[in-house]
Amino acid sequence: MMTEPEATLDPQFLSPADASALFEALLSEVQWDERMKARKTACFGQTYDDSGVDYQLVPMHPRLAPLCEAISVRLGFMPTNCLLNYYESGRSSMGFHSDATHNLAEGTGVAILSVGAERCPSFRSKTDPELTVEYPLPHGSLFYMSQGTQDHWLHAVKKTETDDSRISLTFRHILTPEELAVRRSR
Ligand SMILES: O=C(O)CCC(=O)C(=O)O
Ligand SMILES: [Fe+2]
Repeated sequence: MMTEPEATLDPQFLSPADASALFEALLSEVQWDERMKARKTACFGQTYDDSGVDYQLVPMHPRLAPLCEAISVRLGFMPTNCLLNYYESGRSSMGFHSDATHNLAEGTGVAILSVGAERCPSFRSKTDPELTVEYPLPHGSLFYMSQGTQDHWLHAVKKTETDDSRISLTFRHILTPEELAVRRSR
């Protein structure tokens, strides 16, 4: 049993000034998808659809490509996808879930860059629901969770009392449809 998530945190991956510039740029330049009630989203790079039909590729946003480079240097994998979550205030949230892993390159996990208000994702053990761990994610921090963490833990971003907004940028190495077809045929 995992007694805590297999995760690392760099509290200052970006300087406060760079983190603020990124936050402002994303707010104004990204076209946010508002179909979800709990938060706004946007997706760049290799995308996928679980039905296996509607694969599409959206070019990386120019602000995100250099971040992918920096993450590949830091974490040893090159993200092919970035899913952004925009939490307008503490009333925006994400319920408990684990991230899909079937579409990730072997040995790679999920990296989360946080800008704006500090929020505290909660992890809850799948085998012992009493066991919870929280990670405060400050402005400019980079959090990384291994692929195996998804097997043992759920995570959520609970509501909290703040009017300040946060954007999380979640980076993954998602395989291409062709690579996934090869994996399925093995
Ligand atoms: O916003 C966060 O820190 C968590 C995002 C997340 O769990 C996800 O996009 O799957
Ligand atoms: Fe997640």
